[in-house]
Amino acid sequence: MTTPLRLGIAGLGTVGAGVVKIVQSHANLLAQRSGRPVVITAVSARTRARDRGVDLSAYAWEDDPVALARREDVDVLVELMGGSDGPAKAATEAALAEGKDVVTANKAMLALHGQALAEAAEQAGRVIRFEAAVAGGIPVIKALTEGLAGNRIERVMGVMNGTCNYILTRMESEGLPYETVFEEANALGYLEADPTLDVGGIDAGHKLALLSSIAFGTRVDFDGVELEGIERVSIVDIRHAADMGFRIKLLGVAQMTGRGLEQRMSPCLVPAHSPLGTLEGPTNMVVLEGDSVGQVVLRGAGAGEGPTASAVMGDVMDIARGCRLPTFGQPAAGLATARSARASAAAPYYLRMELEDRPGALAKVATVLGEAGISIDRMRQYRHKDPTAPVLIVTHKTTRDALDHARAGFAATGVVVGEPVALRIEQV
Ligand SMILES: NC(=O)c1ccc[n+]([C@@H]2O[C@H](COP(=O)([O-])OP(=O)(O)OC[C@H]3O[C@@H](n4cnc5c(N)ncnc54)[C@H](O)[C@@H]3O)[C@@H](O)[C@H]2O)c1
Ligand SMILES: N[C@@H](CCO)C(=O)O
Ligand code: NA
Repeated sequence: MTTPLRLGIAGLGTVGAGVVKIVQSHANLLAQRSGRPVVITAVSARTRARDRGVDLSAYAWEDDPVALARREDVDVLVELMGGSDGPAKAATEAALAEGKDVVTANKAMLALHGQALAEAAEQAGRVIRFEAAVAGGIPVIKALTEGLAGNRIERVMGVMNGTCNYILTRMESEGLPYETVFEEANALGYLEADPTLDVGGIDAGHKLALLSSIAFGTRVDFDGVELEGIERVSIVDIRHAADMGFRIKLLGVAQMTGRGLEQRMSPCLVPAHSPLGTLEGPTNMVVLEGDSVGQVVLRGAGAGEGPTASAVMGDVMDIARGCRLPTFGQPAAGLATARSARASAAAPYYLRMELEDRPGALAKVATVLGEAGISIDRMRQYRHKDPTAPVLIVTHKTTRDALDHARAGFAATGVVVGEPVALRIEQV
């Protein structure tokens, strides 16, 4: 009989329990495909006496995940506790130091400590795999590191936080304000323990930073991600955007330009009938663009027990089969330090403003745009009862500098009431 691959699972929550279920229910299939049995030898979690819907009686128990990582009968630490530091990082470091491979779903840990951990893995001759950390069950890390390895990657885009996409699409379908849908998502258990990780765009920003590293051969640079969450997206803009043929998504975009690595995660408009525009509920979508392949669109479940455990097991199977890829797709020492740049590519913008309803008001706005070099593509003013008139403008492509110039100009017109909303329109 060939040597089994022995897993130690640290963390038995949603994902950990899902992994145990797959190992138990698909034992034959895993052994056939990898040519060796894949078994669990030991587990660890905060509370031992909890019914997780799985039988753990055959496995050794460790209260301390670091002790689990060091066990002689563990070949691979499967880290599913979460948290950027603390026990997750300590157990990962211990496993590598003891010559064990690591599979993790922990985007926060890798976004902040990915380079150091990748270097530690290489020094130890071990691997760290993290398919579950980015867009859950969608095999996007595999697509980038393996399938597209022969391409220069030109752009990576994606909706990678299911909770935010659920909130935005439900606001639109039910016509509900942000606060109401946020409470609904909370009641459904969708939100992370710290909800700002989701709605503040941080979780999605972590994922984008990890993809950028692989795509552009740079050290993970989460600090370089320009972040804006969905807290300020209003039902008014969702409705008006829909009226103009767009939908609002929390969209990540990363590209390498002559100025440096541009990474941003922010609410953007996308055409309603584009692949990203049709994405409903908690589903994720990642768009990869390579110089030879063109555009590749991946869509699927970005979270949940089954999909996330599926991604973890894909990594485990790589290790069982002897496939040993470097953490970020190339030797860690060769990853360049990213020179981060403010996203500068020109794009059309959606502008919404309230105008004083008097002669010449619209002309003043048009003049400001003209003086900033911004050309109007479409414009709409709605029938209104209030003393101010709601005006929507879709511009032709323009730069952020020109837009900043125009914003300052609007304030000086004396006819624009309050701060106009400006959202980038991403062409997909
Ligand atoms: N739930 C998802 O859909 C999903 C999707 C993608 C990635 N992830 C990532 O997977 C990881 C796990 O997520 P989850 O949803 O399963 O979390 P969870 O809260 O359901 O489970 C966490 C588990 O880790 C254990 N744990 C936490 N701290 C511990 C400690 N100090 N010592 C021992 N055990 C400890 C807990 O007891 C629990 O069993 C996180 O990194 C998360 O970001 C989750
Ligand atoms: N909170 C994340 C979980 C998966 O990483 C989401 O909503 O997508
Ligand atoms: Na994935």
